[in-house]
Amino acid sequence: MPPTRNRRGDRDKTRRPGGPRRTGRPQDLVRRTAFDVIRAVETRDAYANLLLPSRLRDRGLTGRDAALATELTYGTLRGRGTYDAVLALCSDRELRRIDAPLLDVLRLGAHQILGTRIPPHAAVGTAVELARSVSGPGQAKFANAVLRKVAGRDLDAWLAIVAPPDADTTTRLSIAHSHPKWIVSALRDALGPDRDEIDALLAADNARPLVTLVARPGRATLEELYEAGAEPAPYSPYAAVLSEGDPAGVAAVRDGRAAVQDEASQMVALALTAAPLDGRDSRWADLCAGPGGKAGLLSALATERGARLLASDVQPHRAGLVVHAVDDQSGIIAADGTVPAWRPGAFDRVIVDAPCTGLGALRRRPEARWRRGPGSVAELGSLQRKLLTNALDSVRPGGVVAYVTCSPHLAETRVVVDDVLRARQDVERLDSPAVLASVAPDLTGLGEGPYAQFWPHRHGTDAMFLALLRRTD
Ligand SMILES: C[S@@+](CC[C@H](N)C(=O)[O-])C[C@H]1O[C@@H](n2cnc3c(N)ncnc32)[C@H](O)[C@@H]1O
Repeated sequence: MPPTRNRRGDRDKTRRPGGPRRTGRPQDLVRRTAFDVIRAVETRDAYANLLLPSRLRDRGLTGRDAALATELTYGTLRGRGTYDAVLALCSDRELRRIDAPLLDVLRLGAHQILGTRIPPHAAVGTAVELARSVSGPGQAKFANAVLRKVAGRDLDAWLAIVAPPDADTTTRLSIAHSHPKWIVSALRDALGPDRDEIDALLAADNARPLVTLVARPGRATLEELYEAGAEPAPYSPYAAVLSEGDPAGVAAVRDGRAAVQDEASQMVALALTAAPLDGRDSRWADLCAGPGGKAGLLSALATERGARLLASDVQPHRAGLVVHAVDDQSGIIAADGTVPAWRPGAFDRVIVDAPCTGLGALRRRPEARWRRGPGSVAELGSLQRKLLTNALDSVRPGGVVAYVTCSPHLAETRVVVDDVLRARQDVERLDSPAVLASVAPDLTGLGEGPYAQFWPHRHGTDAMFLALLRRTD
């Protein structure tokens, strides 16, 4: 089930003179902030993880208030599928006939009642107040009636009703874990023979991810990160986990010598550099580099090994962000990775971290699951094939390509690679799990090979996919 149960944190001691006026009790501003971000996600496709920090800052919310606003925003967005199923049973109006802002208030109320430790009467009371200020007194009465019914049962009791054991599996999982049905089906397919792990995977998607840092080699050390409160991470030799605190409080992160980077993202970049190579090994390229997570690590390793990284992205502003991640030895250009901007075979190692549905990073982007539909997989497929084709044309014979997605969807991963390779005889598949294990001997559970698939419920990482491919001639 989506909600992560959180401690109540409703004191507000930080009033900023320039911020919006508080309306009565301080926790109103916390809920109002969560509501405003949820509405912005809905109405103008805002990203909660980008918008929320600035809203918190503008309104002077810090400490426990900021934590509560974050939990309410993320929990409501994540849990929408479950909460809508409950609300539908508690409302005498069909959900699609409820005004969108009021429906978001009800979702926020349902999350407080069913997904937090806030006492139900307080959760109902504050949500009704919010409904009054958003939609007027008449709608507040309606919200009160609905939410009092929601508060009549706890989450487990509701789940027994809205996702009963005898419902068909996809529907039950979809409601119980608040994922659209098409994503449940796609993830089950991607798990293949391990499809009975689907419950654990969906639950992991709803858990708050730990913050993983990367100490960029030659620029920061793990010791520095440990001194700042981080702890060892299981796989990447450059990773440390920050369980508490703000990464921006870590000096090396502030200086750009370290950064926040998921451990699977580190590992796929490291795998590219660990794949055995005969001959020249001095020209590396990242065809989809923005905002620079993998490029930052590759650039530092390239410099250590006397190689040079060219980081490229089709969007100039995303290519611009890479400047903050890479060192001075690296080149940065804005270029379409489907069209060669260099001579064929120019590089020894190339990574293509293709644009994808992001189904592997649902933990970090709570709204993403509701934003895309199955059609987006097909739309991206053609771009992914072109990028991989150009990446293969861009490495010399003997050179290595890493095809990476932050999605485990088969149509974005092995199907893309298999399709592209079917059309050419000059590529061999490397054993990606074995190359990854050469970097991190404890790293298992990536599949049979030759491709490697990370999983949140197994590895505590994003569900990142890796295919390592070598040009043979
Ligand atoms: C998954 S993101 C890359 C993340 C990045 N590698 C990192 O680790 O931070 C995909 C990137 O591909 C870029 N992109 C999309 N279409 C492209 C194209 N035709 N050529 C090059 N880059 C493209 C997007 O702008 C986006 O920055």
